[in-house]
Amino acid sequence: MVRVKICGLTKKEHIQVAVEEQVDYIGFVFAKSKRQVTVEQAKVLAQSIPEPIQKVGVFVNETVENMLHIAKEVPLDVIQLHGQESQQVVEALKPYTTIKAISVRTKEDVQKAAQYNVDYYLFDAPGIEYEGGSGNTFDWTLLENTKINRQNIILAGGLTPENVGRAIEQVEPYGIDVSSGVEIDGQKDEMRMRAFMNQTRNGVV
Ligand SMILES: O=C(O)c1ccccc1NCC(=O)[C@H](O)[C@H](O)COP(=O)(O)O
Repeated sequence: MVRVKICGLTKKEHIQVAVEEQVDYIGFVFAKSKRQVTVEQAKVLAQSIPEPIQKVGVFVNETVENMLHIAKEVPLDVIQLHGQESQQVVEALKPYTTIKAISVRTKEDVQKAAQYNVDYYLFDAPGIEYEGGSGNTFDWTLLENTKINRQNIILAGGLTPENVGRAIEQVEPYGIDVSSGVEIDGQKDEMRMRAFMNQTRNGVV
């Protein structure tokens, strides 16, 4: 079964929906974003996330020291690098599970993923105002014939309850990631979160 990450959660009531829907990963954005949370906010929200749901911290070009500090404080299980971080940074974050986001415009962008040795590669549409969470899709056919193992691919970028079934069928990723697609007017929406999960798990909107 495809794993699901819902990203950019900022409110307890939406964490509750994600928990009820048995998502696999909940993402907190610590980078500059309209979904940014403070360490203190994330710490409180994290208390209502039971195992085995994994807590993911999303960072953009943050120092290793800060990331490790925040990961310990919240606490986080996974660190997602959403900027122009190097493989050296990835190495310094072990033993945390790591996700490297790759912005995809061209086939060459997809090939760039091979320079990283990470747990998961999150292929995303390029950011607009911020580095991620644009709500735009990219051309999924660019992932065809990639050497990256499907079991290490997380698909992101403009996924919605309406298109996620097609995305899973076409890309066959390990996981999918959503933020804007389960929002209305910039806020997470319970019905869209539940519809996304239904579509993902049962093919029902
Ligand atoms: O979501 C943000 O606002 C964000 C800001 C800066 C860096 C990363 C960010 N999000 C990371 C994610 O994993 C998003 O879920 C991913 O980019 C997909 O977003 P969307 O297209 O809105 O579903």
